[in-house]
Amino acid sequence: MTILATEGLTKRFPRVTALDRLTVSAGPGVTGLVGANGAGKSTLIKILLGLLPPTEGTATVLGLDPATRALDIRRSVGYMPEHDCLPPDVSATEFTVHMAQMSGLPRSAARERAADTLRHVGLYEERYRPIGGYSTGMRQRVKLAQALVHDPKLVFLDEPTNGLDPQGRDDMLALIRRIGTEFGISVVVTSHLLGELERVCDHVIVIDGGRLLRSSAIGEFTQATRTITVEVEEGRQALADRLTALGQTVTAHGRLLIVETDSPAAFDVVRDAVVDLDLCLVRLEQGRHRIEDVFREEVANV
Ligand SMILES: Nc1ncnc2c1ncn2[C@@H]1O[C@H](COP(=O)(O)OP(=O)(O)OP(=O)(O)O)[C@@H](O)[C@H]1O
Repeated sequence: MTILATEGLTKRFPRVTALDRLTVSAGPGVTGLVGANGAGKSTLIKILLGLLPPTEGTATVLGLDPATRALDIRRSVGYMPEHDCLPPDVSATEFTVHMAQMSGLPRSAARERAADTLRHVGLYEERYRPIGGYSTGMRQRVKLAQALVHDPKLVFLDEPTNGLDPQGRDDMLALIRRIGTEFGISVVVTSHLLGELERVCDHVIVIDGGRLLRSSAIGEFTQATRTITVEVEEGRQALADRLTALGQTVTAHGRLLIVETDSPAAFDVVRDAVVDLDLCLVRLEQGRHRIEDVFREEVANV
């Protein structure tokens, strides 16, 4: 099943081409839309919601054309915009109930759905206070709640971790993962931080300067490499020397040692060396490509 698809999608503003013949598709689950600031992520979402007309090309969302079926799309799709757009004088409850009613729910159902949704996103007693006094994390949660309150099939989350501290970021990422898994709602989430999407996405679309760089399942980005990553508490140099003496090719990467190998037997060699040197092992794992590395290589090749 295809959740969204574009074909030759182009958006030209007077001074800049925000999307340049973008052809891409995504299925159900959590899809990351990644690109530097100005890559065209928000423009793509706005076109998919029918808020902006494309200059050329076509798009479908849940099988519907945003150019002609924008209202039907918005009935089944939630949108968490990037920028702050919340009224300061009303409470999260009042705002979310209002948004639920705007989507067509009767008042009593809207109240019930709003209460459930605010609880799901982690807003409790504070939901009765005016939004103007909320922290950035709480505001992001309200924006998320209003995107979910009408029980959509798909949500677009534009930079949901923006402005959050590390804990807030982790909480938001965990919530996004739950939306995709427990709630069964497909998610398209944008970020300029590749590393954070690695943790929550099933599929990643990378765009740069409005063009498609890559669209792949997350597993293809993070394939196993022919390396083993080792971390010890102390004695990193001694371990590197020992492994080198044993014929391994070892490089240091901050606190980590990267051992190049094709053979699973190298795990045993590392383990035995750690035991011989009486070191405390923190980590011993198969090296994997990081999504950042793939992105860096592909941008360099453009
Ligand atoms: N309404 C507009 N008028 C003119 N140019 C625009 C408009 N909206 C976006 N742009 C330009 O289009 C390009 C893509 O912008 P867009 O907001 O889609 O990028 P983005 O990937 O979402 O980045 P960011 O995270 O910084 O918003 C940028 O160069 C931006 O300046």
